[in-house]
Amino acid sequence: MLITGVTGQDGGYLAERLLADGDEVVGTVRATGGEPLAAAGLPQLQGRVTLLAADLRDPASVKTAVEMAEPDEIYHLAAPTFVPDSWDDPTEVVTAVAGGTAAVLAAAGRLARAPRVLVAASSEVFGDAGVSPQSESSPMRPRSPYGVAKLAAHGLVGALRARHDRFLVSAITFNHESPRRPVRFLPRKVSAGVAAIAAGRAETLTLGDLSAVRDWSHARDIVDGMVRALRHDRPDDYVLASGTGRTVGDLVDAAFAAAGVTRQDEQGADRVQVDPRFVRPPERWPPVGDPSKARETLAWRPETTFEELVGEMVVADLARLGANAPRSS
Ligand SMILES: C[C@H]1O[C@H](OP(=O)(O)OP(=O)(O)OC[C@H]2O[C@@H](n3cnc4c(=O)[nH]c(N)nc43)[C@H](O)[C@@H]2O)[C@@H](O)[C@@H](O)C1=O
Repeated sequence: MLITGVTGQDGGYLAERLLADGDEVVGTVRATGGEPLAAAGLPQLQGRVTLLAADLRDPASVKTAVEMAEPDEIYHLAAPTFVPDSWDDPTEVVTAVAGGTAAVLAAAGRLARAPRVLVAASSEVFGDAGVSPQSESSPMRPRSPYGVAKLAAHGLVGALRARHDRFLVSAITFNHESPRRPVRFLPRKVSAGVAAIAAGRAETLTLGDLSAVRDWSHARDIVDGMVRALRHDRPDDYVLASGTGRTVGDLVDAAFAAAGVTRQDEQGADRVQVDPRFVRPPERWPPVGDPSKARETLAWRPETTFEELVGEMVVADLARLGANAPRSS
């Protein structure tokens, strides 16, 4: 099995899952020098995953990696993933996401035995969908360069599948998190920030729009949906989401509850502050997924609740700070 982006959040969980199933795992990283798995906080995968270098912006390197791995399955997860960055450098994100997906699909199609390929799309493809929750058949009108690039990747899967009758799957994944998520993304920023407050290392947490809505799942559950989709008897596209929308404020409150501290300080002031620098334009159609198809066709459902996810993240961040979790969590 080949995982592009094996050192990312999803790549790590997927590698662990496939290894536990007894599969051989090859993973791509941008450069194989140093210890990429240890540097990514995945020392447990060292020596168990074969690493190959591939740069999404260099189709020849992608082709070489695919040829060397000769996999039965490819999970194409590698991508730049922080949405605001895509406004600063649209060329980079379109080249890496759309061009990189085209390179993976083309290289896979040239192998003597064409592997099954899953491409990670994103709820960002929906944008101004005009409907919420969104399913596989909802209109896709992305509002960010990242969403446009992911829509191209999603479209490539559908076009090549129809034309060449190949086993290609697009996983339209909604937000998914874990203690391994980098701190730039909201849930980890919140869990790390609230843990720092609970440990007495910080007084406040500064965020953007507290009313923004997202559909959050655990990354482990999302990669389970990917495996089910790629091992099903027919190739198709699937929304992978919890189906429940929650606000940023809900997530913040869940994190404070998990840390066993109140959101108000002793003077009654809110420990959460808003900085316009982190506020994005509001969404008319909140990105909330309708996972009915994955539920019915793949018998997939997230195992981890929202409260369990936030609790796991807060406990992990408290441990990183050498602080204890409250007894109830
Ligand atoms: C499905 C999709 O999911 C992710 O993209 P994202 O939704 O942009 O993720 P995020 O965690 O950066 O923002 C979540 C929400 O939280 C709001 N928010 C408020 N205050 C802060 C704040 O202070 N920081 C951040 N980062 N967000 C904030 C922010 O405005 C947004 O409404 C990626 O995996 C992406 O690759 C992907 O495909």
